[in-house]
Amino acid sequence: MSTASTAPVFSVEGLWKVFGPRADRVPGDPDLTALDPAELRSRTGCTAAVRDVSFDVRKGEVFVVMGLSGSGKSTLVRCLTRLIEPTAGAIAIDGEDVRAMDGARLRALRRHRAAMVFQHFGLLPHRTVLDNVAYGLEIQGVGKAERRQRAAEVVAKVGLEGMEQRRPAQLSGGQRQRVGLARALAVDPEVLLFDEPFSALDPLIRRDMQEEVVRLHREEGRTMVFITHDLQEALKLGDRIALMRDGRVVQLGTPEEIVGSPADDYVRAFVRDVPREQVLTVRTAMRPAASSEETATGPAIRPDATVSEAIETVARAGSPARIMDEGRCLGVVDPAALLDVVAGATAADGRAAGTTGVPPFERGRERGRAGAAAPARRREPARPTATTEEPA
Ligand SMILES: Nc1ncnc2c1ncn2[C@@H]1O[C@H](COP(=O)(O)OP(=O)(O)OP(=O)(O)O)[C@@H](O)[C@H]1O
Repeated sequence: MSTASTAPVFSVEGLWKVFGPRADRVPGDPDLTALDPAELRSRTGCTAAVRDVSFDVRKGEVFVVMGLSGSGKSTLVRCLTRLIEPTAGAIAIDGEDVRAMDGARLRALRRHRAAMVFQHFGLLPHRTVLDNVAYGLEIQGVGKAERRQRAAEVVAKVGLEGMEQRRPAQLSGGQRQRVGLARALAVDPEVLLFDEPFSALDPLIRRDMQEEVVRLHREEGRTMVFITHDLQEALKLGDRIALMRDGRVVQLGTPEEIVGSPADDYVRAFVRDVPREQVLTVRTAMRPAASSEETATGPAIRPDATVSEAIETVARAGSPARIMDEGRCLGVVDPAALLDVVAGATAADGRAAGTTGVPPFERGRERGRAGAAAPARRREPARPTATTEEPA
């Protein structure tokens, strides 16, 4: 993989955002940073919305920031383009120091490089769909003919063809959200930042919009940062997920890592109701082939197939399945190991996959995959799994 494709788009190091009086004394004072949020508030009157957060957003990935209400998601993502001014830490976009940017550079960043799609779409009521979409280009000073043409292209791309001349009041919530999305896409930004864009939509429209995002990502490979408090949405959309609690990132990993190897009891409680077999891949349940016969016979499945798909294959064939990667047999899955995953036994006892749920030699590959420009295949839990209430 070339350096260009692996260089992060955003790189965040030791980021803090503290609200309140004399906020800047907090990050550097170990006595204060050791306090829990309630103690910090009562001692100083400050809220640490983002606490010492570090991560990279890789080119071409969908990076999801997930957490309960008040965990710091919006503050974190707004800090990326300094819509909220960070208190401490470093942020770079394509290696350029965001905290050192002057006003003009910042405006260019927000307009051209990292466009935000909001939950409340901020559409202009008296303008048509086409003119709303063209608005971002107008601000950039793009000429009328060109901006109308580009707007028409993205309007078609988000499935609003034929509605160009309507006004926002003549659209459904989902259609309005598509206009918001089209407006952000029209400026062709390097990164799209989504702040809970679909949380006001009803479940079916929300699902349509999620699929729209998946489709756009698959077609364009555009880097996306997506805030949500909905676990199911995070698992569906994210190549990697940063799970936040009280301003900290408590775990950053692929959906498979988060579900298969929760970092602590909080994450474990968060993902408790997820159907593991629909998120974890067969690598979780794989063992080495016991004989050359096992390497050569049995149905073949891809390494990124889910456990649920493997169960179907194994049940139909009545024999263990081989996990094949470019003609090479990586290992074998049998019914017992697959059922262990469903039962939640794998991560707990390490029987089939080591103690972490994803074999160590596969974890590096998983990261590589998430960082690649080609989007990952999506997993979609079939039953509702969102755990949006505070876990016990
Ligand atoms: N301007 C502000 N002044 C003081 N405290 C703030 C401010 N903005 C946010 N906070 C606090 O920072 C914390 C994180 O808020 P933030 O909005 O980032 O959370 P969130 O995870 O995005 O929540 P939600 O899902 O409800 O939008 C909360 O405790 C919030 O009350």
